[in-house]
Amino acid sequence: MRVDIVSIFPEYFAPLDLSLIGRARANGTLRLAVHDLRGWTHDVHRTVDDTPYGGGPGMVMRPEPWGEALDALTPAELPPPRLLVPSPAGVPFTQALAHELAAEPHLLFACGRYEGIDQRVLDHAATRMPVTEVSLGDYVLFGGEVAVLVILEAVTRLLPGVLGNAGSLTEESHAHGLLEAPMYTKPATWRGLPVPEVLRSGDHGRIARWRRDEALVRTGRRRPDMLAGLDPQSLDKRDVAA
Ligand SMILES: CC(C)N1CCN(Cc2ccc(Cn3ccc4ccc(-c5n[nH]c(N)c5C#N)cc43)cc2)CC1
Repeated sequence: MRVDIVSIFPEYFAPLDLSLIGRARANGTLRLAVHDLRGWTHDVHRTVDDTPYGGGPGMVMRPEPWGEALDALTPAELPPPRLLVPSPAGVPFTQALAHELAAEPHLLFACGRYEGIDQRVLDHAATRMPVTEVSLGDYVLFGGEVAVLVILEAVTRLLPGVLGNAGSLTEESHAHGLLEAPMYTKPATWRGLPVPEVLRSGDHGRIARWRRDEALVRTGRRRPDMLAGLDPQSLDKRDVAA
């Protein structure tokens, strides 16, 4: 997968040299490039923002640098990328969308700042590539960089070979519609607190049932909305009794 990121704070993406994303870049699974939007400005102050038409607080990112940046990163001889634009007004970023994006050969992220990017940038881009405005949630950040880090981590871990133990992917909560059960490791007792006996029983049937029950209880308490969306077919009669 090829990923291009455009931002006025390219240094925000230094963490992408670390850990599993860093390894994915080193082995070629992920080909990532970060670009400074100011590289497409032509004035001495390298201006990227201006006052909003119609008034209102803050500043808006000018269309010209963005237009030149997106042109430079979408050469006509290559298939167009999918453009992702983090925004408070975006569609929710979900595990389902992460899976969708993990199947894309080329992602292009536009990181806005100030009050956002001139709408014409997105409208013009949509004439030549798929554009998705995406939001991490109902809170307001300073810009899109943090969202890109989150999205990239969620997508990269779905790429083949990135997660050593593929089981981690199939077992994780949002894959089965429930929150994951509590996890434990050694020692068997820590500060007087024991690991639940069932997890040390070696009885894999009991363990699976215990984890399922714990996941249902935890989901019901913390995310009843997820239970509402659960496919009834995925519940067996014992779940209903639980
Ligand atoms: C009603 C009320 C909820 N409204 C809210 C937004 N207000 C305007 C306004 C204010 C600040 C920013 C800062 N900013 C610039 C680019 C940018 C990209 C992503 C995000 C972002 N914030 N939260 C997320 N989940 C995001 C994502 N993904 C924020 C960004 C952008 C936009 C207007 C009021």
